[in-house]
Amino acid sequence: MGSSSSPEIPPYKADFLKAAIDGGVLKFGSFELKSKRISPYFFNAGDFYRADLLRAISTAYAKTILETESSSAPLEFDILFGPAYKGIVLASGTADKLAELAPQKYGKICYSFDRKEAKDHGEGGNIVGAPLKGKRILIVDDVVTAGTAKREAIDKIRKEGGIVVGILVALDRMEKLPSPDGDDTKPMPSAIGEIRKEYGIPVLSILTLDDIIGGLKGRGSEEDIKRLEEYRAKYKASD
Ligand SMILES: O=P(O)(O)OC[C@H]1O[C@H](OP(=O)(O)OP(=O)(O)O)[C@H](O)[C@@H]1O
Ligand SMILES: O=C(O)c1cc(=O)[nH]c(=O)[nH]1
Repeated sequence: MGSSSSPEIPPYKADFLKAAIDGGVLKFGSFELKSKRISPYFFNAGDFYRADLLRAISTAYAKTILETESSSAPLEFDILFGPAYKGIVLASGTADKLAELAPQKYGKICYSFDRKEAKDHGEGGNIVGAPLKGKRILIVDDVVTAGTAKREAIDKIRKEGGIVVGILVALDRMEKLPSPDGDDTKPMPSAIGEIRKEYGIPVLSILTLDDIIGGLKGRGSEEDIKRLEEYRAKYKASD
């Protein structure tokens, strides 16, 4: 891929896409998903373990948030919340990057995260970081697959008195939920769309599958692009 801009996606998204591909976080081939579908691409946020890659993803989350400021629906929040485990480093990295990019507004932005198992000694509880009570919370995580982890995070935050105002993920695969009868030819909504409807909150992403395909055009392998387009045609959500 070229160093930055793409005609289809803004430069910060193209930079993030390039970092994800070069760093081996976004891979092309044949991968089995949680849903058992065989996908021609896979995004593993657990592979953002190098400082330059962490910086790339934190910058992209931060810029996605900052971009909403000039939109009709700016994100306004007090705390970035990262669901354990992978969300922890993503939310804390994003807080650090926001403070660097927009110090006046975000110089003292807070973050917090949950423990997977409640701690029964010391300070106890299952939330670490900024107290959530009465605060507006933006959840930062890697991907939505079924939406289960996001629903659990929303429940935990609400139990602590926090107000979830949105979810930000790195990738929206734009794919439909599996049909209950297993017939994948039927139109079905996406997990992201269902969360938007159920909780009435925005769910934003740095990249979508459309962005990946657009960003690869003229740069990636023709064969990969064709397989991604076929996968999109087969599994695209109805919403
Ligand atoms: O259920 P969904 O909302 O669609 O999300 C799927 C989540 O599952 C995975 O995390 P997991 O809960 O397994 O925790 P981990 O970060 O410890 O891997 C993955 O990283 C997603 O965040
Ligand atoms: O659906 C999944 O299981 C899945 C897809 C993907 O791209 N990345 C991920 O971590 N999980």
